[in-house]
Amino acid sequence: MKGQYRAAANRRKGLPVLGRSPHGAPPRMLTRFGDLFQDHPQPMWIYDVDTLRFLRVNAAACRHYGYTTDEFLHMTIRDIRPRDEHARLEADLAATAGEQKAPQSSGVWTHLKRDGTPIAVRISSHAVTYLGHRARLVFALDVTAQEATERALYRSEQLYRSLIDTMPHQVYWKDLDLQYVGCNRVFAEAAGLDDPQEVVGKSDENLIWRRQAQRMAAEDRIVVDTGHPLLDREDTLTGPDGKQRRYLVNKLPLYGPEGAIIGMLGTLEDITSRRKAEETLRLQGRALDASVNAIVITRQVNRQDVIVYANPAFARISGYELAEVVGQDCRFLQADDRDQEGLYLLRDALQTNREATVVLRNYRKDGTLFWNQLHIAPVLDAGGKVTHWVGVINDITDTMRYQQDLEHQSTHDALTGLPNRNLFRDRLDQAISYAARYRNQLWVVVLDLDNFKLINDTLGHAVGDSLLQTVGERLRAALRDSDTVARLGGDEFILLLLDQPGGGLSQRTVQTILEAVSAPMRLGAHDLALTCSMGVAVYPRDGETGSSLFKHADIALYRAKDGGRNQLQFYTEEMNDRVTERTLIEGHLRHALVRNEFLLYFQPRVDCVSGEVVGLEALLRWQHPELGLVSPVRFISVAEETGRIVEIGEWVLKTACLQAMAWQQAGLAPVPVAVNVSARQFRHAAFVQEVKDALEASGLEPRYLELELTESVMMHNVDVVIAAMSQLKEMGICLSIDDFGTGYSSLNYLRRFPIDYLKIDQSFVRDMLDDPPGAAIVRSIIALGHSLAFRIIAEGVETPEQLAYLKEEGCDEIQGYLCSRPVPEKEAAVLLGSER
Ligand SMILES: Nc1nc2c(ncn2[C@@H]2O[C@H](COP(=O)(O)O[C@H]3[C@@H](O)[C@H](n4cnc5c(=O)[nH]c(N)nc54)O[C@@H]3COP(=O)(O)O)[C@@H](O)[C@H]2O)c(=O)[nH]1
Repeated sequence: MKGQYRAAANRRKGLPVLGRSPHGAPPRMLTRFGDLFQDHPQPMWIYDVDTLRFLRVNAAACRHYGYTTDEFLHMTIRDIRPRDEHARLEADLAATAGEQKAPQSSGVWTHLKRDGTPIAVRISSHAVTYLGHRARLVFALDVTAQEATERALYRSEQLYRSLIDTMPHQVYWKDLDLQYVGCNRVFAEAAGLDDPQEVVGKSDENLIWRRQAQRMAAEDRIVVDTGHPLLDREDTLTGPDGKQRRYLVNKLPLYGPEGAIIGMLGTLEDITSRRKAEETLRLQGRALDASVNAIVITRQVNRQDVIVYANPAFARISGYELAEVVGQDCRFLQADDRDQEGLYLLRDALQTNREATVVLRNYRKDGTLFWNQLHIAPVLDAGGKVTHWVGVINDITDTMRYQQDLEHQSTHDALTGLPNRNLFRDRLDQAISYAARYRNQLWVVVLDLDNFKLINDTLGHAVGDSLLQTVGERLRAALRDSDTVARLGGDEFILLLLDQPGGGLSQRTVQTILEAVSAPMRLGAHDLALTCSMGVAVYPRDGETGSSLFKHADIALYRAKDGGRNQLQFYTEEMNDRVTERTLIEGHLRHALVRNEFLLYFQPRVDCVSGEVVGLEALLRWQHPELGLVSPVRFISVAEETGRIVEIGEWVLKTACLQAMAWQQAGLAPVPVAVNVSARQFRHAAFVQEVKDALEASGLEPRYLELELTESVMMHNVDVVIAAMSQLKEMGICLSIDDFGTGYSSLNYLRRFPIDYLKIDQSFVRDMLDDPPGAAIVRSIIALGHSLAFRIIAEGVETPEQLAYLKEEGCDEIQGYLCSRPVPEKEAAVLLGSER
């Protein structure tokens, strides 16, 4: 009854009652249950809730776990669990203890088989009373395989999710209604969503690019309707920041297991940065292409900097095409010209990874030189290591040429190409340093062409220039390379001669120089023969500095010229005295006029036939309180050089006119007075006016004034000279050419000038009786002068023999000591008085 009651109670509680009947024999129902239990394919057991010992196990449990029934019955339910599950078991037991609950599942547990193999088991149990024990009937469903599948599935899903999420591009997929089914994290972020799940069920109209939704949907529709993918299309869409961004869009149809299209998969790759970078690269590439400078990029390969890129300007500048130079070391640009300072600097910069700018001599493909102002800069990788070098080639050939031209111009004479004064001084200073160290001598020779000015004035500047060029070339060819020939200006050259063989300036060297100058030369239609004067100063005897050698050679040159030209003069101490005197004269001359120190002497001119005085030449004298009566020979040239001759000449003109007038007023024979006019004075713009003023001031009739001009007066600005002469002639003044024969005027040329007299220079008269060629010259001048209707006056006639010869040759007048020396005004008056 008690058992029936308990069974009934258990049934009411929903708990099965297991075990024997109170009488010990299993009821029929229990036997049936026992069979069911024993034969059930699923492992089952009953354990004692208090002791946790197995009270009964079925065959499936024994099979599955590998234990025998007997072994089970000696074990507790702890023994089939790994240690790390024990705590969970205790907790679960504590939670279910005391309660006779309905059947319940307690989840999946890890059990161990007899051989230690773990299995996943889903446990469900009922509280039962078994053979008087508080017990639980346990159903153990092995879910190991299912768990593994689920785990694998889970892992695969996770993997797929993380794959999609780690993709840098936006990925999304839609159903056939074009509603989003899913997306990756990048897409969610772009759409402004916190979680990819939020996209599910949305359409483009619900997302931030809603304005472009229609267009996008239209595209999507085509893909799902036609099944044609849309690949690699670029589009501009609104980005997560609301700004327009550039995307590479791909849309593909999604197929279900049955092969039907179930939606579409889209990817959006944000290519904004890439396109910008490409644009930047394109611009930079264009800049490289358009650059006027050549740009070369090199990379180090086997310790050589080989070219990996060169822009079009490189081909233009160097003549090499890109294909010819790629893979080559830039070194080929220097050809064999390796000893360059720029290359050393370049090497240093390359070794120390520095930027540098150097100037190199490079050679084009055709071998011509170009100057390369090269700037190099290293290119570093992310780790700061130099991977490449960029070289910017600036062709500065024109600039260098210009600089060289400027340098050449500043150191060379433009006409002859010879070194100029500056360069000569440099070389002289260097030569002096060298000579001082090795106790050598050196020679400075200043060379001046005789009568060059006349040639220049008569034959024109073009001929004069050619002459100077020819002389320059000849001098350069005549001397050794170690010597220097320079042009100082005008017709003045200067030579620096080093280490003369034999220790002195040899006759041979002098001869070579003289021949270089005097060898006949044909310039255009003109055959010319030149001579030159030379002044020499020797280091260290005549000076230890460039300046002193210069100065002393110059002094020697003046002496050579004074001595009758075509000479070479070595500098001597005495010459310096002359310079000192010149300086002295120049100083005193400044005050001579205001101190009234000038006076005029007069020398008569006598008619060869009648012997009468037919004129007087006014000759300037300077009565200096300390120097005494100074000859014009000492001061006229100084006055001409300093320009003081203009005011002095004006004084002579006025004084001579006043004197002539005074003599006439005194009743003396009225004869013309001749006044010497220097070239500088005649060229003075106011000269004709000064003559008028002198005549007016004195009241002298113009026919009593004669002007003596030297040949050089007439050789400069011929037309201006003729005009001035014509004015003077119109006034009634007589004109004569003084010192005729010493200059370079041809008789043919003289025809153009309104001249009355030719005065044969006294040097011809002096020598004519001893020198047949001199006599021939005098004869020719007289004959030709007459043929041009000039009257001929012979100067410096000192002897009756000279007079006789001149008379015989038909000379018209003479002047000279034979008749009278130049005399002061009072004595001249006596001469005129005797004429009366
Ligand atoms: N521009 C000016 N030049 C002038 C002026 N006064 C003179 N001069 C020039 O100075 C040079 C020297 O002149 P000077 O010392 O007066 O010599 C003159 C005569 O004294 C000299 N002479 C005359 N006869 C003889 C002679 O028989 N033998 C000889 N040995 N000398 C003689 O000749 C000079 C005259 O030369 P020129 O003028 O060529 O007729 C001289 O060149 C003067 O021209 C002046 O005011 N202005």
